[in-house]
Amino acid sequence: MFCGIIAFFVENGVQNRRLQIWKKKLEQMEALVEERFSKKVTHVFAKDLDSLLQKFDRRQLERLKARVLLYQWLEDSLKEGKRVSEDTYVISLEPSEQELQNTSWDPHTKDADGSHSESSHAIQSKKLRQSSEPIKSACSENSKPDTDNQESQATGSGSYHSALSHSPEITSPFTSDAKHETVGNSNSSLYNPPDFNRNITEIFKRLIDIYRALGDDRRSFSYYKAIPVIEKFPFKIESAEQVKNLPGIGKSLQDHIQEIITTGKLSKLEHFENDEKVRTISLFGEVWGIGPATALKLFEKGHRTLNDLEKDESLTHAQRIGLKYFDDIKTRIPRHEVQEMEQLLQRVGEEILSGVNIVCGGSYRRGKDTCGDMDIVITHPDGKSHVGFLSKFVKHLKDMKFLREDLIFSVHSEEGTDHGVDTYFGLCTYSGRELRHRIDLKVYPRDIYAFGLIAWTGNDVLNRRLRLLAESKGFRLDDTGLFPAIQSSSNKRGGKGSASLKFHTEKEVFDFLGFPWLEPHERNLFKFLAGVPAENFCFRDI
Ligand SMILES: Nc1ccn([C@H]2C[C@H](O)[C@@H](COP(=O)(O)OP(=O)(O)OP(=O)(O)O)O2)c(=O)n1
Ligand SMILES: [Mn+2]
Repeated sequence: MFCGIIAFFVENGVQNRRLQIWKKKLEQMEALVEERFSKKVTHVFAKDLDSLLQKFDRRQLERLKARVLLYQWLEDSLKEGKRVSEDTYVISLEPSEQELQNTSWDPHTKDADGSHSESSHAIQSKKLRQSSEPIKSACSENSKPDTDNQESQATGSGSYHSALSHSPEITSPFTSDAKHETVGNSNSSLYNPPDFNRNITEIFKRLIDIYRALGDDRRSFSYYKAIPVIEKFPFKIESAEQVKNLPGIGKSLQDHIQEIITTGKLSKLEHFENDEKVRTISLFGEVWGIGPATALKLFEKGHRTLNDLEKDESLTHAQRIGLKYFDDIKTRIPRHEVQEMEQLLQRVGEEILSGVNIVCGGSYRRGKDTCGDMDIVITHPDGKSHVGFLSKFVKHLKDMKFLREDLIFSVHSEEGTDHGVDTYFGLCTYSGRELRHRIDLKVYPRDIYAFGLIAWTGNDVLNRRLRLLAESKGFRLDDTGLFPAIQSSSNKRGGKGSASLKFHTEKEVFDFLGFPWLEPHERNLFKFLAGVPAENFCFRDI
């Protein structure tokens, strides 16, 4: 029953006799009980948080790879005659995480009702712009609600939350994305699960992408949340029986796992990958501006290739541009080129408006060595001269043939609508070359600039964590500010009567939220811990 468990007992506060009984039982049932704590240990048992903290300090606990459970789990498992789910027995470092239990995935996602304003949409839609349909935004056909799979539905059960939020690997918000890290990050503990079951997780990852492309966020999400659970499983799974009590692994996932173990593959995935409809919709969804609903419509019209799409009259201007420069846009930009383009923008900006502040955010600011696009965040320190800047800037950049094609252009600074944020999305070229790159220009009034900079620097996982943390404290956070969350849905975006709290720097926002400060290059947080664990992340020790 306890096969695979290497246990360590925190003895404080427990009678010796009980300890001996548990030890004997565990050993009888194929577990190992270690006298000394070591890296091999998969499960630490303790009476409660206090006794745990007498043995380990908080830092050690954060780094612990093992699961930390109450002895009660052993008692109950023995009583039931089977390994009961661990989730409700995990010892939390931070009791106040309870606050997060009832939090939804993402307020921005759920009300895809057009009530978002553009700037929020823009940011929500960035990665998902190709896969987020239907397009309901009032502001632009390309500004779409975020249907990122992990944000698409309400939080699952509290027990799931509880299990993952306590998993030692995810207790630190500094958990970084090892696969994408290019800049040394001394502050972060790398997510490094045992990963004995890659045969399963690789297949699940492909299903996530497929379901996302099909717009089936619910299914996509169910694979998404299963991945960290499986990655952390302490040994190679040989039977679905072994995972049936794990959080997030329901009956159908168990069946999949069994099939993968037995046959080495999953017929469902093979079917999808050979299925013309799935392949076509995924392909169309990669075009900038086309999401699952449009992709499906185009498929149903009989289109099968990108060439077919070119002939379709129903494509919007932006979708057409996305199609025309399909390969260009997918080509990542070397960091040094982004740097040169950022400098060019700063030079031109300064000519137009002295003192203007122009920063390339996104993956560039996070230190990546290639970037999918350029996310430019702009403000002016005097708090007023930013008004009207973007139109002049864009014109100038077009005249010099840096900006080539427009996708979205909306100006609010003059009217003061939508928090006075101006937006331009388009395509640009590196000097002397025709290859098109995506570029976003966002101009924020100085008093909300810190929020814009945080949001557009990302990564998306950090943004979600911050939003959730803000929510747990009774606020709503987006790229335009931090608002007391008291409004009805009609007043969601800080409409009349609601003003953002004022912060001058990113650090002040982090501090206010109680999130540990992260330098931009430390903000490459890990994706697959982002789903359930991050959403229900236990903001402890911070
Ligand atoms: N669903 C999303 C998509 C984006 N963003 C934010 C965080 C991102 O870091 C930033 C820029 O989005 P990009 O899609 O440009 O992502 P990156 O710049 O991080 O990566 P890339 O190199 O692919 O551009 O916008 C977000 O919060 N949620
Ligand atoms: Mn980017």
